[in-house]
Amino acid sequence: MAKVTMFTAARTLQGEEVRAQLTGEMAELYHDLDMGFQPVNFVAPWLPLPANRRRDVAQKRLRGLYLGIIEARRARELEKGKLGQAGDGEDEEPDMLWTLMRSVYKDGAPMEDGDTASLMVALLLGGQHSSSAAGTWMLLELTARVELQEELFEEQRRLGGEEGGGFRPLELADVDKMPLMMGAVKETLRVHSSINSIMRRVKNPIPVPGTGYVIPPGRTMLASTSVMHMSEEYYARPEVWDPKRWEGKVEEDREEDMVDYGYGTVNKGTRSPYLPFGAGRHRCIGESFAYLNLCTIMATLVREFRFLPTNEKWVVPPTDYSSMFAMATRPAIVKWERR
Ligand code: HEM
Repeated sequence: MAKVTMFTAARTLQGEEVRAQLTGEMAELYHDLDMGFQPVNFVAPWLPLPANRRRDVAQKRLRGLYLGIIEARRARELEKGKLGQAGDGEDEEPDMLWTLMRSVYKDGAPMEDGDTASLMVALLLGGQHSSSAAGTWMLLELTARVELQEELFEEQRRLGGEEGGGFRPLELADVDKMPLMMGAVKETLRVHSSINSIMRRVKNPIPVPGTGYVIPPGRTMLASTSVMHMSEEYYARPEVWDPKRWEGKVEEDREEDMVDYGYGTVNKGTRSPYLPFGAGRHRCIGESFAYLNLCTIMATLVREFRFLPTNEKWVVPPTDYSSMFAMATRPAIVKWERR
């Protein structure tokens, strides 16, 4: 799953050139980066722990990959006599890397290649780890419910089934036409929020209502979205993974909740008890892409395969909380057969 989500995010968000250079080994390097998100690292990220050493090696390798691509692009532009010209790279497929390569800092100085490469690593990490964890959890929950896989398969047949048994390729608009699949993605993000702790540094004193306490500036506050996701106040039988609880539920955007932080109008999301993508100023920028990516990947898998427990004692594995991303404990193994 890590490979699938990384390759799709790389191709769609970062372009063909980046995708061509990513191998399965790179997915393992991203896993090493994930494992560097230990809670202790928010206090002392420099600790000489084995996980931190692996994290730093992975960061260097991935950064090197992007630096290599930047260098190759510069060489191509030099050959065309366009390096540093206003239109450099404009005859190539536009992507995030070209955009960053042409960006300038606030003082007008060109962005440094090392910073560009590090940002590209971070962006792919942002798009990859949480989707990979969510896809894995969904596959595991579906393995425990083979009959639901058949319902999802039927939904796909109604949506794009062709005579003779095949399917037409998925299109962008199809995502809105697979409510059960969307419910399964939403439910997975509720029960298995990959980012379940959100932290903020206090900038101004915060009085705690109804008490004499004031939280002073400089402290770090942590909110766990999973507490709300597992609350009976908001969800009936919250511990049960049930995609059908989302049937017919549409969350309307209220005007007073809409805000523009400088990249288009978004819902602050602070009123909702459903917060897998966070809320407020730092709410996830990749939410729509994540739904699109996960629905497409899972629809493709359901169309082609059936997932089965490996033996009678098989259960959905417990959560591995050793990093800040709540992933399934490895090895999480399922059996598959082609339809
Ligand atoms: C299932 C998939 C995903 C989940 C569950 C998820 C979750 C989150 C959460 C909870 C936050 C807020 C963190 C905070 O408030 O401190 C966040 C922020 C962010 N996410 Fe995602 N995300 C997902 C996919 C993506 C994708 C696909 C991208 C890239 C296209 C992305 C890019 C980002 C970025 C750049 C931020 C930081 C925003 C900021 O600090 O202003 N995420 N994500």
